[in-house]
Amino acid sequence: MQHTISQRFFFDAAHTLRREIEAEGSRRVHGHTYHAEVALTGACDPATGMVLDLGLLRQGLERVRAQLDHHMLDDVPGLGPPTLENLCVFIARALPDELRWRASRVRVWREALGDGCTLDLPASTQAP
Ligand SMILES: Nc1nc2c(c(=O)[nH]1)N=C([C@H](O)[C@H](O)COP(=O)(O)OP(=O)(O)OP(=O)(O)O)CN2
Ligand SMILES: [Zn+2]
Repeated sequence: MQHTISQRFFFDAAHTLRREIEAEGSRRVHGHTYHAEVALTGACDPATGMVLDLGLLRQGLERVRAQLDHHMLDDVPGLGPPTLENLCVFIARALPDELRWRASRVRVWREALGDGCTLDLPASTQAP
């Protein structure tokens, strides 16, 4: 039996984005509030009744958040063009080892714009 637990966090960050359409506004430095959710899938430990203590997930996500919150995403090493897709991959790769191998899904979205992206990770996760 497999359970999936998840934790959300948000971060505020600036970026620019080179685009073929609506290019003018995207090219100027501007900011968004991003929301992210990381899901871990695994068997429940009968002794604890947990897949993993959510406190450990929260601690791990705080370390990931610190690399993005109030940063200029264009300058974040290893991110690439600051799209929702690349943010999903970055977050998956930035997870501490003890979380990354259990990660099953990463979602990043912008409430204000109603856009979002989901990255589904293979069961025996090695970072994408
Ligand atoms: N596949 C993707 N397409 C687009 C992404 C993305 O992450 N993946 N991102 C954008 C823009 O960043 C997003 O639409 C927001 O637009 P942006 O110019 O960055 O910010 P605005 O506040 O100006 O939003 P508007 O939609 O222009 O109002 C586009 N495509
Ligand atoms: Zn933008």
